[in-house]
Amino acid sequence: MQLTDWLHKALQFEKHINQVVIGQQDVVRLMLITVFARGHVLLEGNVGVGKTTLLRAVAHGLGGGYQRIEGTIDLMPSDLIYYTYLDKDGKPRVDPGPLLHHGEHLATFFFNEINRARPQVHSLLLRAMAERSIAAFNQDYLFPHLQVFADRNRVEKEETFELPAAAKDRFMMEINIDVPSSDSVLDELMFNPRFHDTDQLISQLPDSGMEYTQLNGFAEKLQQNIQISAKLKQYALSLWRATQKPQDFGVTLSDVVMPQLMLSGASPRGMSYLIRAAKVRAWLHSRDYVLPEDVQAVFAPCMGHRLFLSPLYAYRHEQLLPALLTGLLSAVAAP
Ligand SMILES: Nc1ncnc2c1ncn2[C@@H]1O[C@H](COP(=O)(O)OP(=O)(O)OP(=O)(O)O)[C@@H](O)[C@H]1O
Repeated sequence: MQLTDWLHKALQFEKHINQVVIGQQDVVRLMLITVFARGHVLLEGNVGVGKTTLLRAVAHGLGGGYQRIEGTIDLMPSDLIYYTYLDKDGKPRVDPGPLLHHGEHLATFFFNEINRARPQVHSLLLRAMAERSIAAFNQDYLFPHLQVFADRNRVEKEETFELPAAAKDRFMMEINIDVPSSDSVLDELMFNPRFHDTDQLISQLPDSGMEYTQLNGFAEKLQQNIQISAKLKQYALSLWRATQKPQDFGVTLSDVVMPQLMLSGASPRGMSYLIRAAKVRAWLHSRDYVLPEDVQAVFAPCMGHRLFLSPLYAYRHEQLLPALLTGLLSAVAAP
């Protein structure tokens, strides 16, 4: 009963977001999956493709606190926790920074251009993501409803710091956002003034009827109630093994000595995220059991950022990875 009620709300929520962020249906569906699987998201895309609009729309629909921070080379971990200033009487003041501002009501945290921030900042964020808490001012702050969205700029690579593998692994998905290709969508974005003012666009969103404080509880019910058959478990296990040794499953890529390709395959955390996401997809398709198509639909966004190629092939990463992901899905037989 509860699953059906929430499904109706979730699909309405998705429909409303698609009216505000246009031509990005696949991206919106993946975002919806991460909201209900309670996973953090890495966004990859060019500037001005609607990332902020999308996140503000999601945050508006879910309620709770929303914060956005820009990654810069001189950003320090303390900048996320507090800021200092002189008040109107000239007295020094310390106020909570973006992470602490909403306290435990922080629901959506957008870290723009995360790869411009230094490793010290990455490690603070890593703790906030993994434990949904941080230590500051001699106490622990909890963020039970926190979902982190971090953006990596695809255009400029200078003055950037690659996220460490452990930080990447804590993101459930990496979602690519491209400029829409349809002429009618491009026409709307260019000539319809409705899409030129984000504040006004977001304010038009109707109430979703979803409460961010109830998401954790519902997400756990969802995970318990969607079934996964023994054959499907075997399929997921084979996919996992194939990420470690694709050559054992007959995957071949041109100009690659397959046994030398992988530095490391997917982690257990990554595979558990894959299954959580597949279950949410099954639920969104009104099923209470997972099909291979659910696993396949979320495989690339859940796996792409956690497969590491050996140094020999790392420089061809952008060309080889999509081919590897497709190769893995076609090499491992689905039940
Ligand atoms: N698919 C889209 N649907 C609706 N509006 C869009 C879309 N793509 C871009 N826009 C509009 O373009 C403008 C820029 O969008 P937005 O600020 O969300 O982009 P961004 O990807 O966050 O950019 P940046 O990386 O520079 O912060 C906004 O006015 C937004 O409404």
